[in-house]
Amino acid sequence: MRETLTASALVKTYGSVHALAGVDVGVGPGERVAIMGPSGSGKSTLLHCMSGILEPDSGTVRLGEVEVTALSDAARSRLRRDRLGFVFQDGQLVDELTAAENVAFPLLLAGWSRSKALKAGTGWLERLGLGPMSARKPGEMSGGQAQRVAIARALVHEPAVVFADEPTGSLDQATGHEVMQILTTVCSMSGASLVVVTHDLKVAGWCERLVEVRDALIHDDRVLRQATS
Ligand SMILES: Nc1ncnc2c1ncn2[C@@H]1O[C@H](COP(=O)(O)OP(=O)(O)OP(=O)(O)O)[C@@H](O)[C@H]1O
Repeated sequence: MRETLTASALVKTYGSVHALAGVDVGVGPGERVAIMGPSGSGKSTLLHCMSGILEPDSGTVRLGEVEVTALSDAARSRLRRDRLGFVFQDGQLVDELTAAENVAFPLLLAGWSRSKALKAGTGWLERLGLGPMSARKPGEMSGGQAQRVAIARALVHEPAVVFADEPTGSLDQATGHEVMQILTTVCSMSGASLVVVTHDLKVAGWCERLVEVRDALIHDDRVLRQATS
């Protein structure tokens, strides 16, 4: 479902370190936004606050009608599970589970029966050209294949927003290109917004907007290209 994500006046400190010093960012329904900036500028903290992983010291995050920052820890966890998807640098798949089981995992957490969840998981793998990988475990796949499995897992429950933290960080350039192509295509197809933290301008180039963070503040927020969907 398409929703607007809005972060307003976010402040987050760690002891005496100001990780976010009053940050406003909006992500439109289905929009793709890249977050860039020097190391230590606050990008991951921003992504974690926007996705409800971290609670800001002050400020608000809203997803559609829901004020995420006003929810209890349990309700925020449920919102992350049901409405958001995550792709991390190293995939973070469960080593003991097959590719199909990894993709089915969010559906099992949401209460789906095992057979229905596995069928949906396998369907997603087939859509991403990974049908033959369904029964393999993460250790038996290449980095690019594992990242495609992670993308399927992030999208399987049709989230409103997908958050990706350095999704191509451990991949070579060609594989990273392929992974970004797949990630942006499946987000467009499902109507999910995408928020990508990256150090790589090529990765940012897959997005419609580039938000630059410096010293815990938004330094620049500009349109890279018109939305394609
Ligand atoms: N758990 C923590 N405890 C203490 N300080 C932290 C913690 N997490 C982040 N910081 C500090 O907050 C600031 C912002 O960190 P953050 O990880 O958000 O930056 P970043 O832009 O994502 O960096 P990088 O590109 O290196 O991943 C940094 O000064 C960092 O050292």
